[in-house]
Amino acid sequence: MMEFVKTPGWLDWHPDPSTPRFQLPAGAVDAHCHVFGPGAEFPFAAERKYTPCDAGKAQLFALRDHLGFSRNVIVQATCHGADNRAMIDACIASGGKARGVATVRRGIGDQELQQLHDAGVRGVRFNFVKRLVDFTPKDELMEIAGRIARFGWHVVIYFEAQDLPELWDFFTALPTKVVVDHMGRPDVRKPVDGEEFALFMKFMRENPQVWSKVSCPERLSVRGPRALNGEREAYRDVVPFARRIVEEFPDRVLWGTDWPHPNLKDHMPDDGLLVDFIPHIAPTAELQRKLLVDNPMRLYWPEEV
Ligand SMILES: O=C(O)c1cc(C(=O)O)oc(=O)c1
Repeated sequence: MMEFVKTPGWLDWHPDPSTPRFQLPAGAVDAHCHVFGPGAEFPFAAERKYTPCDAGKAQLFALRDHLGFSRNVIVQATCHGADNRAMIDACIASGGKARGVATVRRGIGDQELQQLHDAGVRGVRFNFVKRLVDFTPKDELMEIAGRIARFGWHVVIYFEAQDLPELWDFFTALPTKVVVDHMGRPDVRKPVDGEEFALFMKFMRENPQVWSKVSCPERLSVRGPRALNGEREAYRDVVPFARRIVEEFPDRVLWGTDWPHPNLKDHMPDDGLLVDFIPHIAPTAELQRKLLVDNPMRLYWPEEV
């Protein structure tokens, strides 16, 4: 059996999240979360940049029920490379309550893509965050995008705000819907009306196929306060950014917990308090329903809409 040693300083997921005060709408989807292993059953990939704690499907489903979500979208974590077995196992075990986003390599065949589809996969993830992955040539990614487009899947992209100018042409040439992870990681010390965030808003405005997850305030916040110890107005410096996206593009936003929160360095949020962040960025019942139910259902369970 493989024994894995966690990256030094690794923070494990919160053991005892509070019950959210914000009542999620019926049918809410946690549209960005991960499973890690467990490593003994689903070994972490040799090329990984970090070794996490175990965070398996049983714990994910328990959190889903505790917080009041109905469904999950499980996004392949980079610590598993292109070995999608842990994510697929969780999707299948969910009995239809989870769909997945995979990582695939250029050589994948249509039969394997079909198997992923049958297990619940509806997208692939392209990662451009240098601390998480080695570089994959863009022609390789474009080839994958062309292949998965035939299955009606979309591409999830993870990048940092300063890299958007260089990646813009590639992103806008993708033949599918494109879903941005964590708002393209804005630097929230900069003004919400500043050049950097304006470019992201322009990216969404000019490209109606682009969606954004308004997730990860715990990752983006500089000033906090942290979602801990009953704090229900957490991460105030992230609110103006997320709220602006939700209000301008209410039909193209998704929200997720990002559980089990890989690579956080200074604190591990209470997931119940993270849910209480939602009404600050989506202040009306209509915006909440679009963000948490209508949009993720259209993207991941279109046959039920
Ligand atoms: O910022 C991160 O460290 C991070 C990592 C991963 C992953 O390793 O897949 O996924 C995320 O959504 C965020």
